[in-house]
Amino acid sequence: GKSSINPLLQGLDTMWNGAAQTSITQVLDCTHTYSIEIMSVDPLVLYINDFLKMSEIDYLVEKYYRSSQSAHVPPSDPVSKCLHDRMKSLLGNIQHIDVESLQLVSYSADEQFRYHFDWFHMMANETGLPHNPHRQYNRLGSIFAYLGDDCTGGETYFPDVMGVSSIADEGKFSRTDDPSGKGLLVKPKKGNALFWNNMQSNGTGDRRLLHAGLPVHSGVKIGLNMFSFYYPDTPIIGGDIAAMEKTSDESH
Ligand SMILES: O=C(O)CCC(=O)C(=O)O
Ligand SMILES: [Fe+2]
Repeated sequence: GKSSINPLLQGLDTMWNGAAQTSITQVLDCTHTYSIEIMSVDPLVLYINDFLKMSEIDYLVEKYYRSSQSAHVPPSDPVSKCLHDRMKSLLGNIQHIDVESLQLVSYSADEQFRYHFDWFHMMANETGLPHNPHRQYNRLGSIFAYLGDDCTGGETYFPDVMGVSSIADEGKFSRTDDPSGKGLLVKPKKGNALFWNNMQSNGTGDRRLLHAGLPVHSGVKIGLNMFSFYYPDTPIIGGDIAAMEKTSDESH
Protein backbone atom coordinates (compact mmCIF):
# COMPACT_ATOMS: atom_id res chain seq x y z
CA GLY A 1 0.00 0.00 0.00
CA LYS A 2 2.92 2.39 0.54
CA SER A 3 3.87 2.37 -3.13
CA SER A 4 1.27 5.01 -3.95
CA ILE A 5 2.74 8.04 -5.63
CA ASN A 6 0.33 10.31 -3.79
CA PRO A 7 1.93 11.27 -0.47
CA LEU A 8 -1.52 12.11 0.93
CA LEU A 9 -2.33 8.42 0.88
CA GLN A 10 0.61 7.18 2.82
CA GLY A 11 -1.12 7.70 6.12
CA LEU A 12 -3.99 5.43 5.13
CA ASP A 13 -2.10 2.29 6.04
CA THR A 14 -1.76 3.26 9.65
CA MET A 15 -5.18 4.70 10.27
CA TRP A 16 -6.89 1.59 11.52
CA ASN A 17 -3.97 0.74 13.75
CA GLY A 18 -5.02 3.53 15.99
CA ALA A 19 -2.10 5.75 15.19
CA ALA A 20 -4.11 8.50 13.57
CA GLN A 21 -7.73 7.47 13.64
CA THR A 22 -9.12 10.96 13.75
CA SER A 23 -7.28 12.12 10.67
CA ILE A 24 -8.72 9.67 8.17
CA THR A 25 -10.66 12.28 6.24
CA GLN A 26 -7.59 14.47 6.04
CA VAL A 27 -5.39 11.86 4.40
CA LEU A 28 -8.03 10.23 2.22
CA ASP A 29 -7.99 11.27 -1.42
CA CYS A 30 -10.76 9.66 -3.45
CA THR A 31 -9.49 10.69 -6.85
CA HIS A 32 -8.39 7.71 -8.85
CA THR A 33 -7.80 6.63 -12.42
CA TYR A 34 -8.71 3.25 -13.86
CA SER A 35 -9.01 1.83 -17.33
CA ILE A 36 -11.81 -0.11 -18.95
CA GLU A 37 -11.92 -2.96 -21.45
CA ILE A 38 -15.31 -3.83 -22.97
CA MET A 39 -15.95 -7.56 -22.62
CA SER A 40 -19.46 -7.56 -24.03
CA VAL A 41 -21.76 -4.85 -25.38
CA ASP A 42 -25.08 -6.70 -25.15
CA PRO A 43 -25.31 -7.54 -22.31
CA LEU A 44 -22.94 -4.83 -21.14
CA VAL A 45 -19.95 -6.28 -19.30
CA LEU A 46 -16.84 -4.20 -18.58
CA TYR A 47 -13.47 -5.25 -17.23
CA ILE A 48 -11.99 -2.54 -15.03
CA ASN A 49 -8.25 -2.41 -14.41
CA ASP A 50 -7.23 -0.85 -11.08
CA PHE A 51 -10.74 -0.02 -9.92
CA LEU A 52 -9.44 0.04 -6.33
CA LYS A 53 -6.19 1.48 -5.07
CA MET A 54 -3.96 -0.90 -3.14
CA SER A 55 -4.25 1.37 -0.10
CA GLU A 56 -8.06 1.08 -0.22
CA ILE A 57 -7.84 -2.70 -0.47
CA ASP A 58 -5.40 -2.94 2.44
CA TYR A 59 -7.68 -0.76 4.51
CA LEU A 60 -10.90 -2.67 3.71
CA VAL A 61 -9.34 -6.09 4.20
CA GLU A 62 -7.67 -5.14 7.45
CA LYS A 63 -10.80 -3.57 8.85
CA TYR A 64 -13.66 -5.71 7.53
CA TYR A 65 -12.36 -9.03 6.28
CA ARG A 66 -13.89 -12.04 8.09
CA SER A 67 -12.56 -15.45 7.17
CA SER A 68 -15.81 -17.33 7.67
CA GLN A 69 -18.62 -15.07 6.54
CA SER A 70 -19.37 -12.07 4.41
CA ALA A 71 -19.19 -8.61 5.95
CA HIS A 72 -20.96 -5.37 5.16
CA VAL A 73 -19.04 -2.11 5.16
CA PRO A 74 -21.00 0.72 6.81
CA PRO A 75 -21.87 3.44 4.27
CA SER A 76 -20.39 5.98 6.68
CA ASP A 77 -16.94 4.45 6.20
CA PRO A 78 -14.83 7.00 4.27
CA VAL A 79 -13.43 4.45 1.83
CA SER A 80 -16.95 3.13 1.24
CA LYS A 81 -18.02 6.68 0.39
CA CYS A 82 -15.19 6.97 -2.15
CA LEU A 83 -16.19 3.70 -3.78
CA HIS A 84 -19.89 4.62 -3.88
CA ASP A 85 -18.96 7.85 -5.61
CA ARG A 86 -16.62 6.02 -7.98
CA MET A 87 -19.40 3.64 -9.00
CA LYS A 88 -21.90 6.48 -9.42
CA SER A 89 -19.47 8.38 -11.60
CA LEU A 90 -18.93 5.30 -13.77
CA LEU A 91 -22.71 5.02 -14.20
CA GLY A 92 -22.85 8.48 -15.77
CA ASN A 93 -26.18 8.83 -17.60
CA ILE A 94 -27.50 5.55 -16.13
CA GLN A 95 -29.63 5.84 -13.02
CA HIS A 96 -27.27 6.11 -10.03
CA ILE A 97 -29.33 7.36 -7.13
CA ASP A 98 -28.11 4.91 -4.48
CA VAL A 99 -25.56 2.13 -4.00
CA GLU A 100 -26.04 -0.75 -1.55
CA SER A 101 -23.64 -1.08 1.33
CA LEU A 102 -20.44 -2.76 0.18
CA GLN A 103 -20.12 -6.46 0.88
CA LEU A 104 -16.84 -8.28 1.36
CA VAL A 105 -16.92 -11.98 0.53
CA SER A 106 -14.20 -14.56 0.85
CA TYR A 107 -13.70 -18.11 -0.34
CA SER A 108 -11.25 -20.73 0.91
CA ALA A 109 -10.38 -23.99 -0.82
CA ASP A 110 -13.43 -25.81 -2.20
CA GLU A 111 -15.74 -22.87 -1.55
CA GLN A 112 -17.79 -21.41 -4.39
CA PHE A 113 -20.84 -19.30 -5.18
CA ARG A 114 -23.23 -21.29 -7.33
CA TYR A 115 -25.05 -19.97 -10.41
CA HIS A 116 -27.28 -17.02 -9.65
CA PHE A 117 -28.49 -13.64 -10.86
CA ASP A 118 -27.69 -10.54 -8.86
CA TRP A 119 -31.12 -9.09 -9.73
CA PHE A 120 -34.23 -10.12 -7.84
CA HIS A 121 -37.06 -12.04 -9.47
CA MET A 122 -39.52 -10.24 -7.21
CA MET A 123 -38.87 -6.52 -6.88
CA ALA A 124 -37.60 -5.82 -3.37
CA ASN A 125 -38.93 -2.93 -1.29
CA GLU A 126 -36.95 -2.74 1.95
CA THR A 127 -33.92 -0.78 0.83
CA GLY A 128 -32.20 -0.56 4.20
CA LEU A 129 -31.52 3.09 3.37
CA PRO A 130 -32.59 5.62 6.02
CA HIS A 131 -33.53 8.25 3.40
CA ASN A 132 -35.45 5.82 1.17
CA PRO A 133 -36.61 2.96 3.42
CA HIS A 134 -39.61 1.74 1.43
CA ARG A 135 -39.25 2.07 -2.30
CA GLN A 136 -39.52 -0.67 -4.90
CA TYR A 137 -36.10 -1.57 -6.22
CA ASN A 138 -33.94 -4.04 -8.01
CA ARG A 139 -30.21 -4.19 -8.72
CA LEU A 140 -29.09 -2.25 -11.78
CA GLY A 141 -25.29 -2.32 -11.97
CA SER A 142 -23.09 -4.94 -10.35
CA ILE A 143 -19.42 -4.47 -9.64
CA PHE A 144 -17.45 -7.43 -8.41
CA ALA A 145 -13.91 -6.45 -7.42
CA TYR A 146 -11.05 -8.71 -6.42
CA LEU A 147 -9.41 -7.70 -3.16
CA GLY A 148 -7.39 -10.87 -2.69
CA ASP A 149 -6.05 -13.15 -5.42
CA ASP A 150 -3.78 -15.39 -3.41
CA CYS A 151 -5.54 -18.47 -4.75
CA THR A 152 -5.93 -20.90 -7.62
CA GLY A 153 -9.29 -21.37 -9.27
CA GLY A 154 -12.11 -19.09 -8.24
CA GLU A 155 -12.85 -17.52 -11.62
CA THR A 156 -16.02 -15.55 -12.02
CA TYR A 157 -17.92 -17.40 -14.74
CA PHE A 158 -20.65 -16.14 -17.07
CA PRO A 159 -21.73 -19.14 -19.15
CA ASP A 160 -23.88 -17.10 -21.56
CA VAL A 161 -21.42 -14.27 -22.26
CA MET A 162 -18.84 -14.77 -25.03
CA GLY A 163 -15.42 -15.81 -23.79
CA VAL A 164 -12.11 -14.13 -24.57
CA SER A 165 -9.88 -14.69 -27.59
CA SER A 166 -6.50 -16.42 -27.59
CA ILE A 167 -4.68 -13.09 -27.34
CA ALA A 168 -6.37 -12.11 -24.07
CA ASP A 169 -4.21 -11.59 -20.97
CA GLU A 170 -3.82 -14.94 -19.23
CA GLY A 171 -3.26 -13.13 -15.96
CA LYS A 172 -6.81 -11.87 -16.10
CA PHE A 173 -8.84 -14.41 -18.06
CA SER A 174 -9.16 -18.14 -18.62
CA ARG A 175 -10.43 -19.55 -21.88
CA THR A 176 -13.65 -21.44 -22.22
CA ASP A 177 -13.57 -24.90 -23.75
CA ASP A 178 -17.16 -24.55 -24.95
CA PRO A 179 -17.12 -24.95 -28.77
CA SER A 180 -19.68 -22.15 -29.09
CA GLY A 181 -17.12 -19.72 -27.64
CA LYS A 182 -19.52 -18.86 -24.84
CA GLY A 183 -18.29 -18.69 -21.29
CA LEU A 184 -16.52 -15.64 -19.91
CA LEU A 185 -14.01 -16.70 -17.24
CA VAL A 186 -12.41 -13.92 -15.22
CA LYS A 187 -9.56 -14.71 -12.86
CA PRO A 188 -9.24 -13.04 -9.49
CA LYS A 189 -6.72 -10.21 -9.88
CA LYS A 190 -6.25 -7.86 -6.97
CA GLY A 191 -7.52 -4.35 -7.61
CA ASN A 192 -9.36 -5.20 -10.81
CA ALA A 193 -13.13 -5.53 -11.16
CA LEU A 194 -15.99 -6.47 -13.40
CA PHE A 195 -19.03 -4.31 -14.07
CA TRP A 196 -22.22 -5.57 -15.64
CA ASN A 197 -25.70 -4.21 -16.22
CA ASN A 198 -28.46 -6.39 -14.80
CA MET A 199 -31.50 -4.54 -16.10
CA GLN A 200 -32.88 -4.66 -19.61
CA SER A 201 -34.33 -1.44 -20.98
CA ASN A 202 -37.85 -2.62 -20.11
CA GLY A 203 -36.83 -2.89 -16.45
CA THR A 204 -36.70 -6.68 -16.22
CA GLY A 205 -33.64 -8.68 -15.20
CA ASP A 206 -31.26 -9.92 -17.89
CA ARG A 207 -31.04 -13.72 -17.78
CA ARG A 208 -27.82 -13.69 -19.80
CA LEU A 209 -26.02 -12.45 -16.71
CA LEU A 210 -26.25 -15.74 -14.91
CA HIS A 211 -22.90 -16.20 -13.18
CA ALA A 212 -21.01 -18.14 -10.56
CA GLY A 213 -17.88 -17.88 -8.46
CA LEU A 214 -16.16 -21.13 -9.41
CA PRO A 215 -14.60 -23.24 -6.67
CA VAL A 216 -11.33 -22.02 -5.24
CA HIS A 217 -8.79 -24.85 -5.44
CA SER A 218 -6.24 -23.50 -2.99
CA GLY A 219 -5.57 -20.32 -1.06
CA VAL A 220 -8.07 -17.57 -0.36
CA LYS A 221 -10.04 -15.35 -2.73
CA ILE A 222 -11.45 -12.10 -1.36
CA GLY A 223 -14.04 -10.16 -3.31
CA LEU A 224 -16.14 -7.05 -3.00
CA ASN A 225 -19.73 -6.69 -4.20
CA MET A 226 -21.20 -3.33 -5.14
CA PHE A 227 -24.75 -3.03 -6.43
CA SER A 228 -26.46 0.13 -7.59
CA PHE A 229 -30.18 0.46 -6.99
CA TYR A 230 -32.72 0.43 -9.78
CA TYR A 231 -35.86 2.33 -8.81
CA PRO A 232 -38.55 1.52 -11.37
CA ASP A 233 -40.28 4.84 -10.64
CA THR A 234 -37.34 6.60 -12.38
CA PRO A 235 -36.01 6.06 -15.93
CA ILE A 236 -32.93 3.85 -16.24
CA ILE A 237 -31.25 6.14 -18.75
CA GLY A 238 -31.35 9.93 -18.86
CA GLY A 239 -33.66 10.24 -15.89
CA ASP A 240 -34.27 13.37 -13.90
CA ILE A 241 -30.69 14.03 -12.84
CA ALA A 242 -31.71 16.96 -10.64
CA ALA A 243 -34.11 14.75 -8.70
CA MET A 244 -31.45 12.06 -8.41
CA GLU A 245 -28.92 14.49 -7.02
CA LYS A 246 -31.44 15.84 -4.55
CA THR A 247 -32.18 12.32 -3.28
CA SER A 248 -28.56 11.39 -2.91
CA ASP A 249 -27.70 14.67 -1.15
CA GLU A 250 -30.23 13.79 1.50
CA SER A 251 -28.30 10.62 2.23
CA HIS A 252 -25.19 12.54 3.30
O1 LIG B 1 -17.13 -14.84 -6.47
C1 LIG B 1 -17.36 -14.45 -7.60
O2 LIG B 1 -16.51 -14.52 -8.49
C2 LIG B 1 -18.70 -13.88 -7.91
C3 LIG B 1 -19.47 -13.54 -6.65
C4 LIG B 1 -20.86 -13.11 -6.93
O3 LIG B 1 -21.34 -13.23 -8.01
C5 LIG B 1 -21.68 -12.51 -5.87
O4 LIG B 1 -21.21 -12.41 -4.73
O5 LIG B 1 -22.81 -12.10 -6.17
FE1 LIG C 1 -23.26 -12.38 -8.17
